[in-house]
Amino acid sequence: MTPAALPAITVRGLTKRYEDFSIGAQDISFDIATGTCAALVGPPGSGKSTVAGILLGLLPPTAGSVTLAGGRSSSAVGAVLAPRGLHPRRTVRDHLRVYAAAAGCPDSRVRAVLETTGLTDRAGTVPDDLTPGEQTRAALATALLPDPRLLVLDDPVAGMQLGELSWLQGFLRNHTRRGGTVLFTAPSLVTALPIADYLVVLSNGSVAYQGSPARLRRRNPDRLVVASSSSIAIATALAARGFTDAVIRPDEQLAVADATEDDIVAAARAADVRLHRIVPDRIHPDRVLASLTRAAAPRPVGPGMPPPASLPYGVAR
Ligand SMILES: Nc1ncnc2c1ncn2[C@@H]1O[C@H](COP(=O)(O)OP(=O)(O)OP(=O)(O)O)[C@@H](O)[C@H]1O
Repeated sequence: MTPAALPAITVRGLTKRYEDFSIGAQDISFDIATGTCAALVGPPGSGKSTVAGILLGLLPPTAGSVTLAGGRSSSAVGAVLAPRGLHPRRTVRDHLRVYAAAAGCPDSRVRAVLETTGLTDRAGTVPDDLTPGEQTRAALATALLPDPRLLVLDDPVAGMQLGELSWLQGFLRNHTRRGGTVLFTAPSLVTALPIADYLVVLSNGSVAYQGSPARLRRRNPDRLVVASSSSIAIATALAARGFTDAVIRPDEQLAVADATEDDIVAAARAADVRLHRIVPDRIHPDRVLASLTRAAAPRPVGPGMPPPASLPYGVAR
């Protein structure tokens, strides 16, 4: 494999047990291809910060390995952590100058990253007078000083206004277009989906899903919910027409993916079934995340207790 074809991040069998026996990560494996904007998504306590901390070399893993194709130097990896680590009494510009000097970057980089992050007008401001979104941008500006190719960002969306979000999206897209790679954490799919082109969903320290947002969407499609005199008869008639993704819900209504309303009406007519109503059921991303994470196995709580053998939702490739 050529260096460019190597994954920017390779994680294998990563496990982290804290001293109090909490499990931060449980046999996590994934690859993030170079040029990808990947999201590590999961509810609070699912292990995002643990994985990010190990990735950055801030935490030792109990088992497993992390390989960063470009190494871990600050010129190779730029990190934005929570809290953002801004000096309370320094202006943004002075903060950046201190870090630029430490990293051996010329003063021109300070001006460049202020401009990139849209903070030129706020350069004379101290952190307390910045909005949370501006604080994140200031932390990102710090990480960008040595122009690293890999960015690891802990919840960059938190506290950002709508305009800042579209800026962030554009910035990250541009970074990956230039051959850079991004791994960011997010507590919800709603915030991750507009930005990420690869997802690793964590649940209780294990991978509940990994793959493209499109494949996750295909696995959780919007449906039309059909109330009729016979769900089974319509399902059979739809299947005969090639629409096989229909499920009978607990309330006996039929939930159909792919088929249009016209297809359902035609199937009902052919099956001689009376239709009562057809209502769209759009799947909200938070519902998808809840379904991926709600059945997570309980954690071991004491010394010597074995970790759970497997979770109900395996890694889907
Ligand atoms: N220093 C620590 N000592 C003991 N347990 C910890 C420590 N850090 C994290 N944990 C535990 O590890 C698990 C994963 O936590 P982690 O902070 O990695 O999750 P997270 O998804 O980043 O959560 P959040 O979104 O709230 O930051 C949790 O059960 C947490 O209580």
